[in-house]
Amino acid sequence: MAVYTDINEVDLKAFLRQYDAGELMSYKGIAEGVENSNFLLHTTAGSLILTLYEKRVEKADLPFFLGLMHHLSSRGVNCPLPLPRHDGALLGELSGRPAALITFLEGMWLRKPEPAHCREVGKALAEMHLACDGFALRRPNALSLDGWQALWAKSAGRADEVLSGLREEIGGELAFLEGAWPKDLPEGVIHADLFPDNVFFLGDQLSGLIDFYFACNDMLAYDVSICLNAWCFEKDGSYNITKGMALLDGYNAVRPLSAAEIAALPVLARGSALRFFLTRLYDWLTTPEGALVVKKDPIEYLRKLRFHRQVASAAEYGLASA
Ligand SMILES: Nc1ncnc2c1ncn2[C@@H]1O[C@H](COP(=O)(O)OP(=O)(O)O)[C@@H](O)[C@H]1O
Ligand SMILES: N[C@@H](CCOP(=O)(O)O)C(=O)O
Repeated sequence: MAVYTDINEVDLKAFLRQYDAGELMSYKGIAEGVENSNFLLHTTAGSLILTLYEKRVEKADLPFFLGLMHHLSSRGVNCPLPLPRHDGALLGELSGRPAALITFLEGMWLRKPEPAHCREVGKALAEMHLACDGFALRRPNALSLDGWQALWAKSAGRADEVLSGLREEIGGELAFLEGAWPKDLPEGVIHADLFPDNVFFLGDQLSGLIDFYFACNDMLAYDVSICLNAWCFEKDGSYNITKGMALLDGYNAVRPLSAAEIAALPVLARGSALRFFLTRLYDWLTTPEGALVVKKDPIEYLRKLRFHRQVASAAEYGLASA
């Protein structure tokens, strides 16, 4: 359960008085997510999500994330909206953390996505990429090559405790990516964490996207590679080409990938697998025992990384034209 910071009712009621959000009826911590503390509130005005921003979220980046949700919503993307306080601010403070109240999005995330859902996700990702056009703020990706090096430096010394030989393998992978990372692909604002738990469905219909707290400016095709990693592998570690084909078809139907983006997919997928491996490894080694969060397995992403290493071309992901 991702609740790192506790709140008490007295402080919460005082916090709510700064908004036009009704009277508090009940609240509870949400047993999902790993980055921030989230609470579901019921007030006389309806349901709301309260988010307290934790370790990986820089306060200076919050205007980018909250502004992006407003921008996307105004362009027809169904995503939560931060509520303004009486003084107009979107951000407040609770229990010593930056905090925001955001609208509750109906739907639930899929534990077992099928190819048809992957197609919807591909479409929604491309629509989001197009809708981000014109968003005025910029945020460089703190978790790209430089960030990976810094993160790895914090874990490398203990990596072999998790799996023997890891230190050498990841060191080699980073060196490869330093040389092979694409430079001239189309860029824009990317979600950067569009995993199944951040996409809501009502029945088979995609109902909205949440969790924009890794969003940043980077290569659009990198976001596609993140989705291939997050949506198209089975529990046994195998890549499901039917899901990959559906996701890529869905994306291409809205924003066709260029030949250069297609050619770069295997390297981008290696990079995105490494990125999630590294954050998971760091959390694995540093999250204190007994913390109210379910730690995610870094080895799942090592396996994905190894898969991408032997991919010769994007055709192996299900791209008919590659
Ligand atoms: N706007 C929202 N509407 C409905 N549920 C939400 C909303 N935001 C978050 N949640 C719930 O909280 C969980 C964790 O949210 P998330 O933003 O993914 O947290 P984290 O940033 O910690 O990963 C989600 O899986 C969902 O159940
Ligand atoms: N998706 C990341 C972890 C970030 O958590 P989220 O709950 O914000 O999606 C991973 O799986 O490593």
